[in-house]
Amino acid sequence: MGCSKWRAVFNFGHLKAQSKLSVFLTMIIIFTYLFYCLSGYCESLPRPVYDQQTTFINKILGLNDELKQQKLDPHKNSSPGSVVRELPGFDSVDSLMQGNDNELRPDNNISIANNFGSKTFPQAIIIGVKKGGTRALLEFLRIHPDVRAVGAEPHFFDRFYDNGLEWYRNLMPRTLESQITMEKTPSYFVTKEAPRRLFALSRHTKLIVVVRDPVTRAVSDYTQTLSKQPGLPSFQSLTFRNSTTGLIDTSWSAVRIGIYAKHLENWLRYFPLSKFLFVSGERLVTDPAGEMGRVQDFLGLKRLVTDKHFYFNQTKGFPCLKKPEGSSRPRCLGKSKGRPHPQISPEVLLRLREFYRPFNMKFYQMTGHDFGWD
Ligand SMILES: Nc1ncnc2c1ncn2[C@@H]1O[C@H](COP(=O)(O)OS(=O)(=O)O)[C@@H](OP(=O)(O)O)[C@H]1O
Repeated sequence: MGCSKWRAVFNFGHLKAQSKLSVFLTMIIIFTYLFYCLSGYCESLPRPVYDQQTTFINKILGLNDELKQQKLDPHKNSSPGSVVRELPGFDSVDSLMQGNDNELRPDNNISIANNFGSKTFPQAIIIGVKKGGTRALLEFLRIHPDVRAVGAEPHFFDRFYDNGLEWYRNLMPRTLESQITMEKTPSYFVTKEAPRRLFALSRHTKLIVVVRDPVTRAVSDYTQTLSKQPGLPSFQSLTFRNSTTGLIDTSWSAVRIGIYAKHLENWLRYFPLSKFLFVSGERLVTDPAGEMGRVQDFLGLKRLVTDKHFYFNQTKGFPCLKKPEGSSRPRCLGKSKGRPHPQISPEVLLRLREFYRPFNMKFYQMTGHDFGWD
């Protein structure tokens, strides 16, 4: 009975041989596809590209530091890779932030579906410095159609090196031949092993360092820590090892990170100066288009990010992005960027400025660029 039913379904006797063949082939294709999907491979098939660049979708500014900490802290059995898996769209971490209307956040109703291209190791990395303006630079770069970048900080060359190169490559977005892959992890600049590890992977990687007056950078760093630990001792007490002698505590990371010449020396043992671009964190705020021009030249990109992309937001006190393509509103960085700094005694700041002066001079000499911090 069952057999005769099937015979009826597959009874092609009335069809010509040619038609039979095409029906047969069609069925083979359908069965193969069904088998493929049931085996779980459908997800890896190329999907339509709703937004070829996906840069707009990926715009995440000011990743919530606490959330980042929580997601990326290896001691909590997490990793950047797990962020990718846990959240719909790697870059949408910021969508969990509380924020004002102008915060840059992804449009969650559009899915990221760029499965074309391949995942490659970054050709350019923003290696530092913490609180220099690295997030702003990355997000401004992501407007460029030939740039694709990881939203969160991978921390591969400092925290997750043991996860292996394939783990790192897998974090990268897919890129087409014409596009470059980028990531930013500001702690690489001050990580002793980072240059050696990166050099072992590729000596051709372009390195971008966003630098900012080390004194304001230290205050910014302190402000960030204070926002997470309200009971933190004062800036003054952390700055000095001995307040009577005025000896600066260089073991405090907020101070140590600002000794740029020392960290750069470590990098120059592996990479020539020509591989570096030093971006002024100050100019990134006062003249974002100008600084972006230099960055695009360095990366060999057409100068497509220009002054028409920026406007100065008076409330935020920083440049923000005018309506990016496909978006209905302007976008500023999140609340964790551009926090008001606490008042620090002018004497403390002066002492710190004196401390940094020789290191700054050395840094200007090494880079051939006077950043005007003194
Ligand atoms: N356009 C724009 N909008 C907001 N903020 C801007 C912008 N450009 C540069 N900056 C400065 O970036 C500082 C934060 O630096 P980072 O992004 O490198 O910080 S982090 O290391 O990733 O935490 C941040 O430091 P604070 O002002 O101390 O919060 C800003 O001064």
